[in-house]
Amino acid sequence: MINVENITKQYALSKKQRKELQINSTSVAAVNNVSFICKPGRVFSLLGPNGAGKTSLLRMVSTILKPSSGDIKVDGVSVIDNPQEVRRKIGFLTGSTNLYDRLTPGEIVKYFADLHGMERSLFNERKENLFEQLNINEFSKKRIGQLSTGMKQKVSIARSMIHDPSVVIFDEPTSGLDVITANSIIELIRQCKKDGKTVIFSSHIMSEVDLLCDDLAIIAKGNLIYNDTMDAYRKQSEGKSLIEAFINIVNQNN
Ligand SMILES: Nc1ncnc2c1ncn2[C@@H]1O[C@H](COP(=O)(O)OP(=O)(O)OP(=O)(O)O)[C@@H](O)[C@H]1O
Repeated sequence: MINVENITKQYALSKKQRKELQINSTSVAAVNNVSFICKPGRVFSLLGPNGAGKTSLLRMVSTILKPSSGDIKVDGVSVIDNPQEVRRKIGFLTGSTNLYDRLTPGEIVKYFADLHGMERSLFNERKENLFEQLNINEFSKKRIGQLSTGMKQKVSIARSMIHDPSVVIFDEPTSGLDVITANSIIELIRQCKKDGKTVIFSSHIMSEVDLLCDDLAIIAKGNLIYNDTMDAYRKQSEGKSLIEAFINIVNQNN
């Protein structure tokens, strides 16, 4: 379960940034007083135009970024009071993989399992399942530096899921991937849902949202402008495509 409670994020702007953006203000508001709930066993999708604040929000849920105000509880644990405990509960995946080029996929997941203090037998079982599910075995002994973007993305997923987190956060997980690799990630998200995990993901790909998501929130310019179930969203689309409905909601709130 994720409870986002009145979250605001303001980035301080340097002199150089103010000059580049041609503004006098010393900070920019990326997220404004946003609240929503993501439930276990359901997939929650975060949508919004470029620069809406999606990545900032997901980074605050995953404790990489500190909120300016408000709080987020992950399975009841506050990201402000106990970020370390929150980190144990979550798996976070972004488009930029940032893996060490000189290690193999096997070595990388072992390294992260050790950071989480996983027992060897549990680690072996989990690794076997993930590597099979994501088809990593065929390149598990190659160094990361020799792998393609999609292969790296799969390793990155295995790394963020190795400790069996109850909450998984995907920031544009399929961006730039071929349909086969993207599909294996979609299957993994489905499996997470079946396993009763809380899943939140951001995407610009409406067909993916349509396939996966149970609940959705739309943010624009840092504000929450829509939050309901996918069924309610489809109903209110009144025969329009999901993309048209999205554009209408964003334009109405501009
Ligand atoms: N480190 C930073 N310093 C200053 N402003 C930032 C910083 N990071 C993000 N922003 C600003 O905060 C706002 C929200 O950015 P964010 O990356 O969260 O949006 P997004 O919805 O993820 O966008 P996209 O879909 O393009 O990835 C934007 O106006 C962006 O310029």
